[in-house]
Amino acid sequence: MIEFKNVSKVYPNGTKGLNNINLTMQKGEFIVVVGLSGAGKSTLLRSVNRLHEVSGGEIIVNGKSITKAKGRNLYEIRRDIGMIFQNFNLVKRSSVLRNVLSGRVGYHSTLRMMLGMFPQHDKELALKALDRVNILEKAYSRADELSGGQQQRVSIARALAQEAKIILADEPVASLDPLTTKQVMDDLKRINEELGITTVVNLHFIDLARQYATRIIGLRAGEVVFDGSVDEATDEKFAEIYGRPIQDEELMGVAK
Ligand SMILES: Nc1ncnc2c1ncn2[C@@H]1O[C@H](COP(=O)(O)OP(=O)(O)OP(=O)(O)O)[C@@H](O)[C@H]1O
Repeated sequence: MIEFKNVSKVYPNGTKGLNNINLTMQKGEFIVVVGLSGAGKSTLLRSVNRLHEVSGGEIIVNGKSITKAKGRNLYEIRRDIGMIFQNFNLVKRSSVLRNVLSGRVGYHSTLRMMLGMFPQHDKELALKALDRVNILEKAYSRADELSGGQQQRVSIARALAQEAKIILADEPVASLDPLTTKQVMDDLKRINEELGITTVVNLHFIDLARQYATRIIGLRAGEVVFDGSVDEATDEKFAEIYGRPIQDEELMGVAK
């Protein structure tokens, strides 16, 4: 469970990223966060694992305040949170397996990791994770030999190998074509359903949000302006979130 309590974020230049956010995200939800560019979606997502420090309020992850956590406590809370980025964040010259194994670094000593000494158990977890996203046969390929969609699946496998309880995905399909987008979103959804991993995804395509979410949160100017089910997220509601009617480029048109 993730709780935002009166969370605000002001950037050093004075820009308000988030303004008094109060939200509770339950275990197992598949939440899609929508809003115009600059609405605060990335700031919201990245504040959960403290990639961004909030300026006010508190974020509680599985009962522990990540806002107040230090040292080992912070490390342990972060270990439960997997991050998926638009640009995949892989070590391109390393093998796929090596990239997935990097999800295990939080469980071992720095020295052991520098020497690349991953226990057999970790390798089994990593291979299982690759199998779950259907790219087991790529385990020994170099990451940069894979297509964009396959690279994103490697990053999902890395979060699985990390045994993350929460996955935060910041525009995970923004660099992908429609077919690959569907495959990656299907992977995220399947993992969410099969493993009960709480999943929060920032998306800017409205139809994708409706197709995959169990709950949609709409942001505008750093504030929550919509929080409801897919059924409630009508075109009119989206127009309210965006402050204007929906435009064609906000629909991806992915086939079901
Ligand atoms: N490092 C930063 N310094 C100053 N202002 C920032 C910084 N990062 C984001 N902002 C501002 O904070 C607000 C929210 O940005 P954020 O990136 O969270 O929006 P977003 O909804 O994710 O947008 P996009 O869809 O374009 O990524 C915007 O006004 C943005 O310009």
